[in-house]
Amino acid sequence: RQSPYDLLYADGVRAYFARDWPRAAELLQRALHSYSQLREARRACQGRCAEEAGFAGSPGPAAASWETRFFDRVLQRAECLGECLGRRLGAEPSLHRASREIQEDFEQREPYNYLQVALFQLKKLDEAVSAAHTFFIANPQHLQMREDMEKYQRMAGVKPGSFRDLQATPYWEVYEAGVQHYNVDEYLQAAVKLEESLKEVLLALEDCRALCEGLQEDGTEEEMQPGLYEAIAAHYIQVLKCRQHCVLEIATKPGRVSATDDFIPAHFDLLQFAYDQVGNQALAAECAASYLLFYPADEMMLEKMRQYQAKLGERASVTARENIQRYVQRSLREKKLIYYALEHLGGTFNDPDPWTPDELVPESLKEKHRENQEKQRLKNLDVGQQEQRGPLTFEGITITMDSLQLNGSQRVVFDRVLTDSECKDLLRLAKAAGGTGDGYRGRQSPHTPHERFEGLTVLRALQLAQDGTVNWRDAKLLLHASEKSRKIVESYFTPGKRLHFSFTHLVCRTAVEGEQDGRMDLSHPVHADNCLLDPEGKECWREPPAYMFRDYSGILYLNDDFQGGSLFFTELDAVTITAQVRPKCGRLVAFSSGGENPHGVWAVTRGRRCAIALWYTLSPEHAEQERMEAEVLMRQGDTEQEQSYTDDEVHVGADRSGEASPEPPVPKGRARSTSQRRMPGSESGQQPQELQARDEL
Ligand SMILES: O=C(O)CCC(=O)C(=O)O
Ligand SMILES: [Fe+3]
Repeated sequence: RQSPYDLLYADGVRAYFARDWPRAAELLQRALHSYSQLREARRACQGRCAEEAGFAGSPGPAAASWETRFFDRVLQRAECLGECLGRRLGAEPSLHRASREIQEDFEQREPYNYLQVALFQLKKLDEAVSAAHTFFIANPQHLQMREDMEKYQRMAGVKPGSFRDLQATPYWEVYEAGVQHYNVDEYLQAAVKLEESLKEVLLALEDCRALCEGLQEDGTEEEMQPGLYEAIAAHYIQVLKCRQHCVLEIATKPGRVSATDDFIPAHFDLLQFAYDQVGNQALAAECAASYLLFYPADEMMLEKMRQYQAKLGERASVTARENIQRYVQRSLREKKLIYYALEHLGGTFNDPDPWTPDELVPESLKEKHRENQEKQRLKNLDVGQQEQRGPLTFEGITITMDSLQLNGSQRVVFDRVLTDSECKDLLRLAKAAGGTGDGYRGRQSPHTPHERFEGLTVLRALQLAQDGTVNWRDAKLLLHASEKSRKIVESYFTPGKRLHFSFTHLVCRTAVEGEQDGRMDLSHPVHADNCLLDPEGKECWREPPAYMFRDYSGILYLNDDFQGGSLFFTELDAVTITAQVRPKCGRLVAFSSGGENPHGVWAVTRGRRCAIALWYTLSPEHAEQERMEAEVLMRQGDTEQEQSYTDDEVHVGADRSGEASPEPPVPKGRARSTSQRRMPGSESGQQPQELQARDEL
């Protein structure tokens, strides 16, 4: 028989303040145990009663009204729950209803904080450390505990194995292991881990939802008691909202404030690519179809689906996973009910899912819905900015300077992103395109009369390649280099979240000869990339015409044989310089696009300065359309080229860094077409895909 956890906790804390350590430790441990028993019992009973009430229940006379039938079921279920819980807990379930504050304390792992002190006083070092660690995981900003943890780490007699998380959510470890494998192109291991994490995530989600039903928010101090139906409706909607919220709960790592966006769809995004890479097209297609349940209009995924259909043949019907279909349908049903209630009964709802289709939201709530989504996105971004950096995806790349060395926040300089020969090829591309005059004329710079300014987009580059004006491989290299940069920036700044292209161009600034004496202006005046800089007000306005949706900026430099032209960062006043970056081949500078990073470019006073300028967004609806067109062109072109290519185009595998190769290994980004044909012997040395497809059928 369990005592209620809130009473045990209260007694434990009392003993703690009385410095009665043995009693405090014992009571706190019992409180934690009771709490987890209660949750376990709720889960189990919820599950059992959902099943039972579904099958039992006499059908009743056919004439019984829906009301009778409905209440029959409801009462049965309530009875079942009460009985089940009572039996498991050995007490009236209502005894186990704790106040909101206490519940929150347990959710925040607060009892472990008291417990670790008590255990430490009792000289139970190993247990004290694991209690402290368990608390710290969920409260990384807790300064006192940070100090304590450091002390524990230095203490003789503390084993590394003592730093255990007693409330570990195992799927996070598995998920992160999966993403790590994915990032280093170990797709087989990635798929195994991600499947495992997906399974655990879905289970955890059901657990979380089961706990919603028992929940009755008290403390609505309304004078008027609502009527039966209002009360039922209000409670039901509350349960629905709680269930919907579970997705965020599951996707929030302990100790983090914000959830990983689109956690479940992200699994399919990753799995699709991983399966594709290991040659399992059937599973890749199934994952693509599952992803499309969330984003039915996602062009990239639709295109992949078409390719899979074509490869696998019409007969092989590709369908989404059944459990995910059910998941999405159930979620949509719940959302519909909630939105209906909002419209007619009022209230608020923060939809946790970015994928909720627009049609589902009633007209009158759309504006608010969009505002909420945007707010959520910005909040995530803010939180993301405080978080530590993710692991780097590519070997051979170095981090030359981080935010600290660059005297600001969300800034980084990478080197060796491109090889010298790649820079040469890209410069040749810029030059060749510059010669065409059409669409890419050396115009006067929009920023200064002393420079010419040329910009070439990826789509334009491929179009020029198609009609033979520029080298096909150089144009492809532009796509690859920008994708490689995207992956680097994503893994560094937004690990686990997808970063989309917003705009990319290859841009050269050339000093106009004879117009440089006494020049006072800049090549690019100080600005921020996603807001309007107001140096007087020391503010940055996130409003049109700024590209508000741009979240990260990157500039990949191609050369250094020019005078002037360094990039510099300033404070919001636009004059206090905080850091400078000298361009050179293969150097990528990246930073968040907001008011925290005003920047400009010194005048280019001799020669020509070329770079690939890149902007990224976290919001899929602002992803660049041109990019996808360019990728389609690239694939088409590849197919044509393949037929006419000769031996010298085939480079032998194993060269992952691309150092020695004239053509870099194809970056394996998610955006890349998955059906792109490979030449025998290229890259990873796999078989051509035609063969793989046949093997599978
Ligand atoms: O080329 C550079 O170094 C910076 C360019 C830039 O800030 C921009 O185009 O927004
Ligand atoms: Fe800029």
